[in-house]
Amino acid sequence: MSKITPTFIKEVFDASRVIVPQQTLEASFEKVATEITQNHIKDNPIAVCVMNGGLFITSEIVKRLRFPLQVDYIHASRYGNEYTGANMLNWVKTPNINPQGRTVILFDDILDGGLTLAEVKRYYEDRGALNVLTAVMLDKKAPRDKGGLIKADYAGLEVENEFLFGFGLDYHGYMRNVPEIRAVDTKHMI
Ligand SMILES: O=P(O)(O)OC[C@H]1O[C@H](OP(=O)(O)OP(=O)(O)O)[C@H](O)[C@@H]1O
Ligand code: HPA
Repeated sequence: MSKITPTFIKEVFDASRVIVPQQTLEASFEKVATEITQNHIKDNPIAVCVMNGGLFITSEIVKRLRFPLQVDYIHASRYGNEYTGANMLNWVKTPNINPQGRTVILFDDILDGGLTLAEVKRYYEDRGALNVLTAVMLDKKAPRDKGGLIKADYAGLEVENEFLFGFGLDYHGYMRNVPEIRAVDTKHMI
């Protein structure tokens, strides 16, 4: 039977520690939204949520952008329930809005090895987007994978190289709904 039960998840939560409290996250959303507004207020951009992790950060930033834009989503995943990402992205859902000639802003929870955003960015460039920008809630101080995006255009906060959950980031599919960023205790890296 799977060890990943609600009781076990509660144990993992109790042994974890807060890395970024809610208030700090909120301030970082304001900062990123202000920067995006300054740079893209006239661009009629498409704001693209990279599901699943990008769900919360997209909503937090987009509701702070008070200018015309469209929202779309894609679903691409490379980690599944593992701690290191596969070399290939698993595309679950491609976009709805045609990006030809458009400014596209990709929103994701974290830049880690960097392959996810590098590949999604290339996907949009190959389909004729005018300009593709990336925005992340967290920039992890982790070695980038070969071919990975080195730096996001907009990043809320820098974090150490630990396995994190909360605010969209999952531990075995759980705890995306935790309203702050926490680090998993190493004894639970199973
Ligand atoms: O920079 P990278 O090393 O590519 O890692 C970052 C990606 O990993 C996570 O997604 P994941 O593949 O776990 O799918 P999920 O969004 O459904 O959790 C996260 O949401 C980012 O999209
Ligand atoms: N936590 C959860 N999912 C992730 C992480 C992380 O630290 N890095 C890339 N995907």
